[in-house]
Amino acid sequence: MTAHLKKAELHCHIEGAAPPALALVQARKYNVDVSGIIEDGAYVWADFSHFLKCYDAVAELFRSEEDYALLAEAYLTELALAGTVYSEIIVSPDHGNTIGIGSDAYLRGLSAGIEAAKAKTGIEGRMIITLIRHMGPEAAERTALYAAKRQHGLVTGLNLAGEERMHNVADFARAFDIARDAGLGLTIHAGEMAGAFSVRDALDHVRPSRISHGVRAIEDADLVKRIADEGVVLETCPGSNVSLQVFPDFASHPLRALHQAGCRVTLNSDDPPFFHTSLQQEYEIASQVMGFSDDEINGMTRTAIEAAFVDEATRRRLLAAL
Ligand SMILES: Nc1ncnc2[nH]cnc12
Ligand SMILES: [Zn+2]
Repeated sequence: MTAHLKKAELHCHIEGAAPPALALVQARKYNVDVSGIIEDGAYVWADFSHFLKCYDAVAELFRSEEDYALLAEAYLTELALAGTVYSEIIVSPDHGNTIGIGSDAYLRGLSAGIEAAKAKTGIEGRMIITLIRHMGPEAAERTALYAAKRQHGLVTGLNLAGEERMHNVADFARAFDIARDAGLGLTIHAGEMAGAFSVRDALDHVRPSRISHGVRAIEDADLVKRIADEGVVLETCPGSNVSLQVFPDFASHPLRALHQAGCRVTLNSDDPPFFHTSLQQEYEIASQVMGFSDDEINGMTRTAIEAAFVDEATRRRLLAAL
C-alpha cells in the first residue's frame, strides 16, 4: 500500500488529466458531439497517433479561463487528497490560441486553479509550457519566446511533446536556447515512441536536466550509463507506457533496471484517465507490481522534488515536508 506515502509529480498534461465525466459535462456545455471519443464512460483511441487526436478533441472542450481554472483545481485537489505535495502540469498556450481565448487567458485560468488548490490543500503547483513537436520548429520558437517573457509566475519550464517520430531535437535547439537563457527548466519527451537514439538526440542537442519518459534508453547500455553518470532525471510513466504498448506489460517495463543502473527516476501519470491510471495508481504499481520498497519509492519522490523546476526556498520547504 502506498496511500500513506507522500507523493510528487513532474509530468502530467493538464488536458490529459480531464476525466471522461468532466469532458461529457463540457461537451454538453458547448453542444459538442463526443460519441466518437468517449464510449461507455472511457476515452476511445487505438494507437499513439489516434491518442493524440483524441487528446486534442478533449482539449477542444475547454474553452474559457474558468474551464481551465476548474480543470487545474480539480486535478490538483485530487492529487493532494492522495498525499501529493507537488505537481508540475504540462500546459500548451498554443491551445489557448486555437480555442480563441489566447495564451494569456489560458495561463491565467490555469494559474487561478493552481492557486485555488493550494489555498484549499497546500499542494504546490507549477506549469511547464510545452512545444508541440509535430507543429514544427517555427511554431516552437514562437512559443519559446512567449514562455521566455515569463509573465506568469507559475511557469517555470519548457518541454517538447507530441509526435516524437517527427523532426530531430536539433530542429528545436534554438527554442530551447531561448528558454534556457530566460532561466526556465528544460525537459524533452524522448525514448517513448522512438528508441534510445531519440534520448541521445535530446541530450546531445539540448542537455535538459530531465527527460520526459526516457525509458527506451534501456535499448542502449552506454546511454543508460550516461544518464546515470550525468544525473539526468527520468520522468517515467509506466501506466502510460503499458497502455500505449511501448512495453507489453509491467513485468517487461524497464523501471527496475533503470533504477538498478543508478538512473534517477520519478513516478508520473502522463494523461491519467486516457491510460486508466492516476498518480496514486502509479505509486501502487511501483510498490505492488514492480516490488519497490517504501524507501525506494520515497527516494523517487525525493528525486522529483530535487529535480523540480522551483526556486530553492520552495524546494527546501518541499523536501522538509517529505
Ligand atoms: N504521452 C505523450 N507523449 C507525447 N506527447 C503527448 N501529449 C500528451 N501526452 C503525450
Ligand atoms: Zn507526456
